[in-house]
Amino acid sequence: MSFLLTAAQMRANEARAMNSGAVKSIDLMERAGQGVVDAILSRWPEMSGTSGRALILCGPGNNGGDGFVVARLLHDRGWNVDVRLFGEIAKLPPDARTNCDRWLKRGTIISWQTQPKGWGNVQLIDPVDEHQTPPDWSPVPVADPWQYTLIVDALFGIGLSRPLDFKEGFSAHLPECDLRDEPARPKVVAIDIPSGLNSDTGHVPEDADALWADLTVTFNAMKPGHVLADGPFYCGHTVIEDIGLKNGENIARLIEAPSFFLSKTTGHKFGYGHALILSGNKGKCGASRMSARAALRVGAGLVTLGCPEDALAENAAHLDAIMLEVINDATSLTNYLKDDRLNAIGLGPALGTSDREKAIVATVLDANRATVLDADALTLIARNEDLFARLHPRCVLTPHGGEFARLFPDLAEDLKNGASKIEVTQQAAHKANCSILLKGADTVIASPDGQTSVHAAAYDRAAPWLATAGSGDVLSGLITGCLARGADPHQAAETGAWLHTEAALAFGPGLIAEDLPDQIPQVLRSLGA
Ligand SMILES: NC(=O)C1=CN([C@@H]2O[C@H](COP(=O)(O)OP(=O)(O)OC[C@H]3O[C@@H](n4cnc5c(N)ncnc54)[C@H](OP(=O)(O)O)[C@@H]3O)[C@@H](O)[C@H]2O)[C@@H](O)CC1
Ligand SMILES: Nc1ncnc2c1ncn2[C@@H]1O[C@H](COP(=O)(O)OP(=O)(O)O)[C@@H](O)[C@H]1O
Ligand SMILES: [K+]
Repeated sequence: MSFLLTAAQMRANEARAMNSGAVKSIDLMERAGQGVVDAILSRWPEMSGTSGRALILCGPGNNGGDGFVVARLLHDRGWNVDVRLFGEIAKLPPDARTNCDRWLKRGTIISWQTQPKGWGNVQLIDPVDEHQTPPDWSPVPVADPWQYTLIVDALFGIGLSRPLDFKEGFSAHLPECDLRDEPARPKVVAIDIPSGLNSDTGHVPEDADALWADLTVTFNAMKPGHVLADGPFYCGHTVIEDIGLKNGENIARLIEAPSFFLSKTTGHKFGYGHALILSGNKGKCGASRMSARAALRVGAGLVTLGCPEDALAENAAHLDAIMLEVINDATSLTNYLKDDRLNAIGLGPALGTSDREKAIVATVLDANRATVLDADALTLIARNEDLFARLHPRCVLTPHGGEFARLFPDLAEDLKNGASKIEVTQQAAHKANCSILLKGADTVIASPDGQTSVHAAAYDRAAPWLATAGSGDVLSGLITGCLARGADPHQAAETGAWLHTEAALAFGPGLIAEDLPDQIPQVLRSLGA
């Protein structure tokens, strides 16, 4: 199992190792630099056969120190290496200074500004429009990045303490980002995290600079910034190099497999639970049918779709294995829920937001069953404090960003202003007293007991075809199905999120929401379920 560590947690790990005398910090820096070189050569084996030309951009802290190690190791392999330092040698922290001195025995350092200020033939960089009057600062003269085989970003790592200022011209040292797919350009490698990207949030402020990379090499564990928000875009591909630090506290676990056992072994269908999915009115039942199908596919023993009488014929025309029950209002729902074998309820997709549905949501919450609330159910909860107050720890809320903003406007504002998606989801779970799954390519799940997980549909799990109408309805059904089977709310949300992406990856391009439930058998087979 993998965990995500904040910058503070990573520093605590380092401090613990130092205090125990297990390792010296200079050795950690050597391992970090060696790890970066190993990762580069493993990603591009052709670079190990021959030496090339490298530009190492070093910053004023220990990230820069790692950069000096990489410069030395590449030089020792016969590479032609240029090193540029943003900062002053005299102010480097001790280990970075030691490695700077070691480098200076082999080569020189080009300071950040080597030429008189002025425009000259300096390359203009975003967001400066070349047709505009030049601003009153002088851009940094840069060498043509295209002359290098490799560019290493060792400017700022987990010590980034403020947004990167465009006027320092950091990104002018890299080829333009929109030429990222051009095969002949230099490869760009970020040490620990691309400079400018916040390692705790994955956020780059709109008016700030950030470097991008083909490969990001981090140490011991991924940081939230590698998987949240803009992180995967800037990181390119992220690998972890073990530098021998023991992990202590973490902020979240990374979902890499289902946390709930999905095989069926022995037993009766009721042993796998009975899920009730509530449908909206005639003509608006497709969403709940997809949800119900997902619940059945993930292995709930029985699934019933509860719908108003006027929607019965439409639903009956589409359903076979899924049972139908007329549920016109809160009273009929109360009667139906007398059957306590109904152990999981899913509602919200195209449910409606009138008084009828409001009463239905209240009845569901008062029934105290394992419950997934999505879409219209979330809108109703956001509008009605009395519904919000009824939420309990057996509920899972599955908002997308807009629904989250309606439910938790203050937290959504914090998120917009750069707060960590992990922290705002944790706060939401605490406020609502139930599990929250905040959707996105970076899905965060937090529960009131403090459990927190991230599912990243990123890197080799990027699943952009999930951005299709109704895919969230299927997710709510997958979670409801897992709840019916006996998963706890956090496990069900984790497992649903993982299966959802896995089904999308198994189907591939052209995916529409209807395809997702029918992809689940293949995913279950691949798990040996
Ligand atoms: N276990 C570990 O932790 C290990 C860590 N290791 C490595 O150390 C890295 C962390 O090193 P670090 O703590 O020295 O911070 P780092 O990222 O170099 O930046 C700090 C410097 O940048 C400056 N600065 C910040 N923002 C700025 C801005 N916007 N614009 C301009 N300047 C800015 C800041 O200035 P200040 O805020 O003090 O004014 C300070 O001078 C880590 O990422 C990894 O690579 C490995 O060697 C082995 C194990
Ligand atoms: N680019 C993407 N990459 C990965 N997952 C995505 C992406 N876009 C959307 N999703 C996922 O698809 C689902 C969409 O849900 P939602 O917005 O509620 O859609 P709908 O209401 O149409 O069902 C969420 O689970 C979300 O995490
Ligand atoms: K960096």
